Amino acid sequence: MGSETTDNLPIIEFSTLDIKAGTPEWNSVKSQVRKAVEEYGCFEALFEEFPLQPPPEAIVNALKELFDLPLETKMREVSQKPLHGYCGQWPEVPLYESMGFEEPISMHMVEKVTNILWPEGNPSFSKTIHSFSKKLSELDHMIRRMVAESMGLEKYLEDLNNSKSYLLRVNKYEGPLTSEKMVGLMAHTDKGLVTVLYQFQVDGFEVQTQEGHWITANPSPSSFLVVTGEALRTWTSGRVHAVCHRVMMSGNRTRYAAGLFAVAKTGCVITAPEEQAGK
Ligand SMILES: O=C(O)CCC(=O)C(=O)O
Ligand SMILES: [Fe+2]
Repeated sequence: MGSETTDNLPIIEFSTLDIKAGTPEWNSVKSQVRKAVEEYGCFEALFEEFPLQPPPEAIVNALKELFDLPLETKMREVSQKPLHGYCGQWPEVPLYESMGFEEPISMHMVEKVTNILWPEGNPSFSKTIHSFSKKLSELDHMIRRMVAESMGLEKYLEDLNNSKSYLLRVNKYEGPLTSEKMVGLMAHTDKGLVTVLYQFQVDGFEVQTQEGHWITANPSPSSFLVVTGEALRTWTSGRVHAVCHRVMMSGNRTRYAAGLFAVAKTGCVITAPEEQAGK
């Protein structure tokens, strides 16, 4: 395990979530994205016109409302599928709790979970989760397209888009009440294509460089963290780095974060299209 350094994550400036493909801005951002995903497998996407609507305060309030529910209520949403539904109360990571929402771009799918947690309904919660997920998916879409174009794989992009589904995970980490760092979430790589993450103010997300050093991300409130996963490494024949990352916590502040995971649809296996095509 490597030591700490003063290395920083690449920061890529985006004007909006609506950069038009083929414009000079698109091409400039695209080449920075390519470099960042090859070298780090992670970067901070900083927005001039911050696209979060509802605003972060409204989202974090919705997350507090969710995690403040009694444990037995949250446990109604435990899933057989790994990392779906409610996760928490794990002895190895006692600070961690999370809730997953499958296909959160569909209001109907979000409402299914909301109605289990609040049988009397909670339309404003569903609306917040749904519109937040839609924003995150716009960035995911743009990143995947930029990666495909910059690696000459655009003719395979539609197939890839048809093979993916989304999972939103919202996470809560208690402050450990120590000045020493404690593991919030153990080191891992994401198994999917791309993860777009937003952290609500409290730092703790760390990524490991290819040299083995750990870097702490401290994104601005107008930034998302973009993480590339193993399925994208496979799809690009190893050109994209699947970065090892973890959450480390200290102090007494509770950390909230939310990530949209673009993963392989059930029954779909993501392989390298170029290799299949016999290149
Ligand atoms: O909560 C975070 O900041 C990161 C979570 C994460 O890496 C994951 O759920 O895969
Ligand atoms: Fe992760």
